Amino acid sequence: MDLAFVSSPSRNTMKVLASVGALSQMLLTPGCRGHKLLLQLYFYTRSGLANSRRMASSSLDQKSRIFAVEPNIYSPNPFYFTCSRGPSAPFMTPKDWPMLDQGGLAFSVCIAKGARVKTASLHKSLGQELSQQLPDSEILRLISYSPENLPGSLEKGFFILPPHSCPDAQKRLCKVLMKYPQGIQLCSYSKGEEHEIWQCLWELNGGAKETARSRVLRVEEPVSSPFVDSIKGSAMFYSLEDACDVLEECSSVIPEAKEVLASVQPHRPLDEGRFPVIVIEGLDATGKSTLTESLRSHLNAALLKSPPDCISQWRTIFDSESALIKRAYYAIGNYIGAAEIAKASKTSPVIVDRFWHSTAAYTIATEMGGGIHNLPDHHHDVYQWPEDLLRPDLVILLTVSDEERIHRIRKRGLQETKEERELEANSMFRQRVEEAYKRMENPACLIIDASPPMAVVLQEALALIKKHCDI
Ligand SMILES: Nc1ncnc2c1ncn2[C@@H]1O[C@H](COP(=O)(O)OP(=O)(O)OP(=O)(O)O)[C@@H](O)[C@H]1O
Ligand SMILES: Nc1ccn([C@H]2C[C@H](O)[C@@H](COP(=O)(O)O)O2)c(=O)n1
Repeated sequence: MDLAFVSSPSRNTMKVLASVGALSQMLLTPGCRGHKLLLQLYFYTRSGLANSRRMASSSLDQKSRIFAVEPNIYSPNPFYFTCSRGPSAPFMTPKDWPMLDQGGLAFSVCIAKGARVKTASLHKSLGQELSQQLPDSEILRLISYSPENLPGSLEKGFFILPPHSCPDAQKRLCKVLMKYPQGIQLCSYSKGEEHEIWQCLWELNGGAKETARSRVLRVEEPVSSPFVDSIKGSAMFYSLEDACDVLEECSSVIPEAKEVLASVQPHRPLDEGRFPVIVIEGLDATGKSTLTESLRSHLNAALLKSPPDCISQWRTIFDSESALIKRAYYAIGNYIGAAEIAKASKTSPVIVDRFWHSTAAYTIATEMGGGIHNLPDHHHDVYQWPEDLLRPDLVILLTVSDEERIHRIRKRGLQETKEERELEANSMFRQRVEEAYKRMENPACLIIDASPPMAVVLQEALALIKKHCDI
């Protein structure tokens, strides 16, 4: 399927063009009104169509891309679409696309693939700016890709749904995007008279100019989710080298990255030591610190955490970076922690507060939207332990009800992190994190219901340790 453009516009086409084009004219010529605007629109539409033909053989002369939008209030599953004029193609109607059912416009913003760290940082800052400039709009994650070359062609971006009460959304959006002259593709989506959906491509060179348009087609959900491919290429690291590459790439702009890299041990311990290594995992305020401290004193064990103390001073810096850099920091933290664990396990059992499973579960839950049915299937690669990372003997996952966990967060009274606030506000995110933990393999998590009093939770943990570890 090739991207196609309208060559001889029907009356309806002209109307759609006019309604969308009007916005651009208003942008380009502030103060323009009435007949003058109509005349301008007419000439503009003609030249826009000529441009469309030119565009068809230039920047858009590529195999048709598929757009995927993360699950949202209108759609519990990601939805997929493309653009074409194939004669038998099933065009999308606002019924298929409920966000346009009431009219109005939607927008996609795609960031062209470039250097990994730069592109991820651009994605992050653009996302933040869009949220600031369009506070009432729904800003969803979008990826676009060519089905023939999914990982290689994958580009990230946003799908923006302004409220009907925000007629200047496009103007505000363009104002943000004009600051990024290259590598950003803006498309708008509107309903046509026959209930078809039109995609209009905009050029943002000094002003907003519509350059091409095509009908939107429905695409079936692919067997392998591009969102999962996107995780593997952008925020999950299954080897130390992979994560170090990212911090090396960003070390010229984030000097702390050099400090983190300097803490990495050249020799990677995998199964050194004699005493068992027990990891305690769970959502915030499920009682990990409380239990790890009790286990430490009961087992006369060493207590370690990931990220380890030697790099935790830079944690807030990396937390504020793109997902790529943030998760590279946590991934490396696990490897630096592993060296400490291996050393400590030569002399005593080791209890670890969070390890690889946290890194993986939070990343998967953050990158995949919607309900737990959108998570990668059980036994998927993403749930496997990295081969070059020290493997614990036992991983215990603490679970408590949402109400109890939130009660504990409030009772604890410490300052809540952004993520804790999100976890508190977003029950679906909490469920995705917990379910991702439960799907981890080799080693899998053994679950303890941590709702009962602390002494009961401790006894259960000790019983599991006795059963599974040589203590
Ligand atoms: N079994 C329990 N019953 C009741 N309260 C508990 C229990 N375990 C821990 N708490 C209380 O819940 C709060 C959170 O516990 P804790 O700090 O151990 O959780 P955490 O999982 O380490 O949190 P975070 O990951 O955010 O650091 C604390 O105030 C703690 O005293
Ligand atoms: N090994 C680790 C430890 C922590 N994280 C991330 C996961 C969450 O984003 C956050 C939770 O940590 P807390 O606030 O409870 O200290 O840190 C990780 O990715 N890997």
